[in-house]
Amino acid sequence: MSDRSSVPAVGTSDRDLHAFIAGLPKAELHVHHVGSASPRIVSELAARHPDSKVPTDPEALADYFTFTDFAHFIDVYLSVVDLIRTPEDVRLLTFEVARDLARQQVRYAELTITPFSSTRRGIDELGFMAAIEDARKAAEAEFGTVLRWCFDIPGEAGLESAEETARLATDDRIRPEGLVSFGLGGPEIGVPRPQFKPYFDRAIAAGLHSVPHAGETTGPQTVWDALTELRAERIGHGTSSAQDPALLAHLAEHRIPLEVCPTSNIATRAVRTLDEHPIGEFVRAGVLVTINSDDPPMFGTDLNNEYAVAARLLDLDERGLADLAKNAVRASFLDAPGKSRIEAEIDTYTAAWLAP
Ligand SMILES: O=C(O)c1cccc(C(=O)CC[C@H]2O[C@@H](n3cnc4c(=O)[nH]cnc43)[C@H](O)[C@@H]2O)c1
Ligand SMILES: [Zn+2]
Repeated sequence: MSDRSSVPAVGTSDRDLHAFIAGLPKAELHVHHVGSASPRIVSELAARHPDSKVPTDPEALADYFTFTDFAHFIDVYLSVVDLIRTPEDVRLLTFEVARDLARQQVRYAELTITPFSSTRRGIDELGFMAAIEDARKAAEAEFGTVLRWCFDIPGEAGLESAEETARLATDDRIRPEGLVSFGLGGPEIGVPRPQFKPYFDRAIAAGLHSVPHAGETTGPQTVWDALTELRAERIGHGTSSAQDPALLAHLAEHRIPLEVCPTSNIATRAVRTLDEHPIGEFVRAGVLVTINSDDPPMFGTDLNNEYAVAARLLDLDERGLADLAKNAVRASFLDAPGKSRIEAEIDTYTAAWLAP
């Protein structure tokens, strides 16, 4: 825990709350593999592959990572995907992402990976799986951070990408040990969810959890489709659910968590300003909210900052933040002993912080 001797003893200053968040044990449920590449990793990969349009200078990256809309974000995202060309690139990226998570006291993370984007660019599928698994085990041994995978379909790439992702996720000779869930990402406009039902059915039959993105850039019907057609157990973003009181009631009643990523929604211009973010409406409707970072360096954020944003939008103190962290643990696909261990750690940390 950091030294708090110079801050007021009564009430909670912003600085105090940030220090509390920095040490709070956390779970991250919605964070993309390539979208987590730090400026240092992106520039290292860009220097390795000088034919790319991605800047090698970390400072120029901040401009490059300023998006006009969601489509522009996806263009830039794919230019970074283009930098990952070998299993060694995949291993480096994965291990460094784990290091960044561990620095933020993330004990458990479900990382969304898009294997189709790598295999279609020529990375050998078994080499890819070996690289992520090797990084996962090394990260757990070195940092104590447990990683699990969500394989997502890049929906706009069509049913070919759905078929390939389902194959990689369900073939026992290929699927990695750390895989726990199956997702759907990319643009939503013009990419209806119901067409992916057969692929989700296969993934669910193979024991994977269903966690599609929905309602990030389209209306509440997309969230309903994710629930009814794709049997979603959690919803990625779900932002537009706020437009449909019946949907909010359904999410609350069935305990379907939303993976909320506030800064992402501003960066991709899905929501105009943070003050207009519907997270408060979700909480007031009784929906289980988790806080996540999505593509942190691309959006100039990290998970700690997202908790600070949530504290401001929801007017939370330390206990409220600890509850938010526990929501993520409970909504995760970690086993019961693992959940209990992190929840107990959150309680111990919070009690020690608040002790007189
Ligand atoms: O890999 C390709 O060749 C390809 C071709 C056509 C379309 C796509 C995609 O749409 C890839 C989307 C990519 O974006 C990832 N991502 C990261 N953050 C978000 C988000 O907030 N919402 C939706 N998708 C996101 C997603 O995981 C895919 O990897 C690819
Ligand atoms: Zn996402």
